[in-house]
Order: sequence, then C-alpha cells, then structure tokens
Amino acid sequence: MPLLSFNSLRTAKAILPTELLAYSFHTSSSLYAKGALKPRGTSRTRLAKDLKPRKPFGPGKAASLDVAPRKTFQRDPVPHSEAKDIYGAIEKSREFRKTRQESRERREQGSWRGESSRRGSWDKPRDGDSGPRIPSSLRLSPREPYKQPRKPRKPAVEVTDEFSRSSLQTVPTNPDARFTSPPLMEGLLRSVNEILGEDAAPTPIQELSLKNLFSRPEGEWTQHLLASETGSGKSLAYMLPMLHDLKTTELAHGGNITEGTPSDGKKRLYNPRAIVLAPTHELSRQLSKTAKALLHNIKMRTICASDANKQLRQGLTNHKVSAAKMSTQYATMSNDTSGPAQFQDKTRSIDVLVSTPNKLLEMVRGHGWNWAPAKAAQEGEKNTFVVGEPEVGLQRVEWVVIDEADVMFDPDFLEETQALLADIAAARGQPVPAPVSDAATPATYNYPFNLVLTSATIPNSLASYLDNHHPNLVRLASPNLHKLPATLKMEHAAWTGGNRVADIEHKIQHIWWQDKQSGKRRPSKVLVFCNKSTAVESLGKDLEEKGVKNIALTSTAEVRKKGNSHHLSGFLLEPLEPRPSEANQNKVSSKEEASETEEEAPNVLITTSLLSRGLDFHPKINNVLIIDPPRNMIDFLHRAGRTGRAGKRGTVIVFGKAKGRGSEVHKELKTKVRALRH
Ligand SMILES: Nc1ncnc2c1ncn2[C@@H]1O[C@H](COP(=O)(O)OP(=O)(O)OP(=O)(O)O)[C@@H](O)[C@H]1O
Repeated sequence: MPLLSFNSLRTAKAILPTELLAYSFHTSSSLYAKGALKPRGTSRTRLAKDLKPRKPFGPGKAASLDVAPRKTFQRDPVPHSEAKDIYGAIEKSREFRKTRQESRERREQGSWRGESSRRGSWDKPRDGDSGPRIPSSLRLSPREPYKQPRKPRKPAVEVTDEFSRSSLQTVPTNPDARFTSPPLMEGLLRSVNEILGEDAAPTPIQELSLKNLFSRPEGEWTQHLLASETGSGKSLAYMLPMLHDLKTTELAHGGNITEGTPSDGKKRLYNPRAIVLAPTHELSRQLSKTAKALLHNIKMRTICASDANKQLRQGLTNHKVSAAKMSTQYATMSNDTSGPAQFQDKTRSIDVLVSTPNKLLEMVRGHGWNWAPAKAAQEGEKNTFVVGEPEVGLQRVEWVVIDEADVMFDPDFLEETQALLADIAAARGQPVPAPVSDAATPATYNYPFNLVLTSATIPNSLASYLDNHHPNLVRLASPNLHKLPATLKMEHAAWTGGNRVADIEHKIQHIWWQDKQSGKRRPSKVLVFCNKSTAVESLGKDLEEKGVKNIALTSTAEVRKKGNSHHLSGFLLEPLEPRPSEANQNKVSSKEEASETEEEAPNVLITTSLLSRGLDFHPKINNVLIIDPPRNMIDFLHRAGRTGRAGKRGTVIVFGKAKGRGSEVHKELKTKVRALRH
C-alpha cells in the first residue's frame, strides 16, 4: 500500500524524511505496474508522473518532483449582459407572436387588414377602416411560394438535326383496321391474305396509303411520300394502290392497253406501265418477288431488270451485249408469273419493271450511252464505238416508285434518278426543265405520272430538296418515324481491349449458347455490319479460321456477279414463305432443318451498309452486330432495322470502347441511340 497518495505529495515532502518518501513512491509505482493497485488521482497528475524522469533511487537521494501548481478552476464569467439581450430577444419574439396572433384573430373577425388584404386592396382601406396605414415604400409584395430551383435540363441529343419531320401527315392507329375489298380488288386481297395471313391488319403507313392513295382524283397525277420506320410494310403500302390502279385502268380499257410507240418511231422490247427504282440489285430482286406474289391473282406481269452486278462502269472496255443475249439474261431472272418468261417474244408486255437507276438508264438510252463521248474523244475519227439499242420504252409509264428515296436523291444517285424522271416525262410528251444546280428559283417538277417516294429516314437534305422541287408532294408518315422499332432490344458490348475478333466470336458463340439453353434446335442466324469492305473480308477470314462459317459480302464480291440472290438464301425472307408466329419464330421446320444441316449453311453474314437498305431479312435473324461505329444515325437506323421487323423481336448489339481513348464515340452513340427509343 502506498503510504501517501500522489496528490498529497507536496504536503508529504514537507513533513516526511526524504528516504521514506522515496521508498513509499517506489513501492506504489511497482504495485501499479503489477496491476494490484488502481491508479488514483486525476489524469493530469498521472500524466505528470509518466513524463517526469525518475530520480535515481537510493539512500540519501531524495526524490524531488516538480509538480506544476494546480490551477484552481475558474468558470468563465456568465455573460449576463448578453444573456439579458438573448432573453430580451425571446421576449420580443413572444411579443411578436402575440401581436401576430391578435392580428390573425382580427382578420378572422373581418377587421380592416384582413378584409382589405383579402380583396387585394392594401393601398385603399375601406371607409371606416381604422388600422394604421403602411407607407407604400415599406410594403412587401405578396410572397411567392418557394420553388426549388430547377436543374438546367440537359439539351436533348441532337439526332434530330439529321432528320426532318417538316409537314408530315400522320394518322392515329386503328386497331380494328383490316385489309378489305373495297378498296382493294378481290384478287389483291386474296394475295395479301396469302402473304400475311387472314388476320393481318394494316400497319399505320398502310392505313395512310389505303386512305390517301386509293382515292386519286380522276385524270390527275399525284405525288406522295410514304415515310415510316424500318420493317413497317412500306413495300405493300405503295404496291397495293399502284397495282390496284394499274389493273383498274387495264379493265377500263377492255383488258388491253396498247404498247404505244416512242417518239423516234422505233418499237421497244419492254414498255412497262410502272417502274420501281431501288438502290441495290438485291433489293430490286426482292421487291420484284413481292410484286410477283401480289400479282399472280390479278394476272399482271413483273420483271426485274437488275441483272448481274457486272463491273460495267469500271473502264472503257468494248463491252457489247446484243439485245437477244440480254433478253435471255433477263428471261432467266424474270418474275413473270403467268408461265416461263419468253422475252424474245416481243409481243408480250410487262406491267411492272423493277430496277436500279443505272441499269434502267442503260436499257432506256442504250447500252454504253454514258461511255460514248469518252470513247469518241479517245478514238478520234476512227471511233467505232456503237451505243446499244434502247430496250425500254417509257411512253406508257403511269406510276414511278422511288424506294429508299433518301439514297436515291443523295449526290451518289441524284443525277441518274433525275435523268430517268426527266426521260419518262419527255417520253410521255411533257418534258420537265433540266435541273440547274445554282438556279435562283428552283424548278418545280410536275410529272405526267404518279410519283411515290418511300423512305424510313427523311434527312434534312431530302426534306429541303422536296420543298424546293416538289411543293405539291403529299407527305405521309407513321407516328414512329425515326424511332427504333419497339420490339428491338439494344445491347452495348465493350471491347475487352485485346483481340477484337475473339470478342466478336465470343459474342456469336454466346448467342448460340443462349439458343441452345432456350431449346432451339438450330443456332440462329447472325448479321454483322462493318464500315469497310476490307474489314468485312478480314473478319470473314478470321472467323472462318476459328470455325465460324460465314458469308462475307462486299459490293465487289464474286457471288454478286451471278445475277441472283442465292447467296443470301436462308437470310432473306421470301414473300410467300409462311411467316413464323411470335411463339415459334425461332423454330425451324423439319424440312428446313434437314436441308440446311445437309448444306451446313453458314449462320453468319458479314457485310457493309450495302445490305442495310430495304432488305427484308428473315425473322430468324434475331441478332444484328454493329462492329464499327455507324457513320451517322440514319445509317444506324437502317442497320438496326434489319431485325425486329414487322413486330418480331430482335436484338442489336453495338460494340464500342467502354473506357479510355476513343470511348467518347461510343458514349455519344449510346446517348443518341437512347433518343431513338420509344
Ligand atoms: N400489315 C402487315 N402485317 C404484318 N406483316 C406485314 C404487314 N405488312 C408488311 N408486313 C411484312 O413486314 C415485313 C417488312 O415489310 P417491308 O419490307 O415492306 O418493310 P419496309 O417498311 O419497307 O422496311 P425497310 O424500311 O427496311 O425497307 C415484310 O416481311 C412484310 O411481309
């Protein structure tokens, strides 16, 4: 036990011999260390003990500890004066509350202030009001309720600067609308039911066309634009009124409309009554097949004049094809439904001609028409180049459809499209002014035939072209124009940073693994879009090496030169192929399964935007992979629109960098894609 507590050390020092004091101190310290004693005293004194160097211990050496004199605790003086002020303030506030209460009571009793304030007449108290007047300088305007300051809104993503919706007419959709006869003629209705099924209902753009294009004023030519999202049935929207009108006119002429003679007096091989122009051979063939499927009940004829994708315009080769040879060529790919086509038989006429503008111009003006001047300049006086005989007469043309109008009026195609339209107008005896690019007032075109333009996207350039040159054009648009189809699912896939081919292969394998998990008996078809032909070719090769069979299709691919679309079979939907229902859209018929297994048909198609326009891909293409960032949102809409067509489901997977340099492009794309959703 310590003899003295540390607190009383100063007192003890005064009365005890030094040795005893030192001993007692030492004893108590060691006992503390052993934990036998609990430390006593304040923390301050304990701290002093720990910090002070211990004095050498031994007889004769007294511990002299300097302990700082303890300060007596002094409470801070109470700020009475301030406290008074505070109390005063409280008092004041009580008084204030009291006054306020009184004034409220007065107001409730209808005294001066309440009455007048309720009437909003603070300045002019009523007669008899006895309350004090408040000088106007002190009056406060009635307090505005507090509003949380609004966060400045993020500006909407400017995808709209690429598109135009100016003066487009839409129609509210009618769920009860059906294809009926009338307005459709019996035969056409039967064909529609064969293609789409008995219960098919018109899509919004078809509703618009049924309403507007069937009721054409007698003897007047009309101009229409049909604009609606991808896969919304624009082909039927223009074909039905066009074919109906052609057949009605034919019947009105006793079933025989003369071929007519062109102004130069020379007969032509083909004298179509309707022309459908499309930007690619593949689309031309598909549209021609659709027309064929619609026409076979009403016995009219159609032909696709889009022959092999020959490299005709690559050089000034002396490439001469006789008319007879060309006829044979066309015969092989004719869609004439009333028996095998015999185009050598010049008495037979056609009703609908589907073509690319280049090919048609060649047939209208003669093969090699565009080479002739250059060839003449090259050969001088010895010029032996002979332009081919024109084969298509335009004097009977009553309808012209320009599919994918935004492409056909863009600088790549504009010249040829305009030249064709002008040729048709001239052949029908009403020439239109030649286009002048820098004319002060743009020429307006009123053609002597019905003109229909269709597109899933209306870029501003097309809108202003139409404003300038086609002021009378009626613009019909579906409510979801410039939106992604609602059935389309968007996914963003990040490059892992290493081998991109491995990432793509992994994604494709994952899709097929999911197919297996969901019970599909065959892997689904996948469509891959790249920006450049070189990328298509190298990806095709790399995937092939990894065991993924594919078709890599570029504009110059050999298979395209065959003049048919067999290389796309299995990927494109044939017009009369039974449409799979939503429930079984991924199932395959046993026949299809057997045949495709035998062939081991590739399930991946790699291409550029070449195949992004208009082609009706099979609903079993559930996945579209967009490998390179699309050049603009118009391009994106068309690529994405190859799946999720006609209300079927589809997924678009966009690859991009998730972080680091270059990731902004993908982020921007993501934001823009979000703006295209419903
Ligand atoms: N009313 C309808 N009901 C169900 N399916 C339809 C209907 N009309 C058309 N279809 C089908 O929808 C698919 C897409 O049609 P189409 O190719 O005409 O679309 P589109 O609007 O021209 O597309 P894109 O803009 O891509 O060219 C076709 O398979 C067609 O048979």
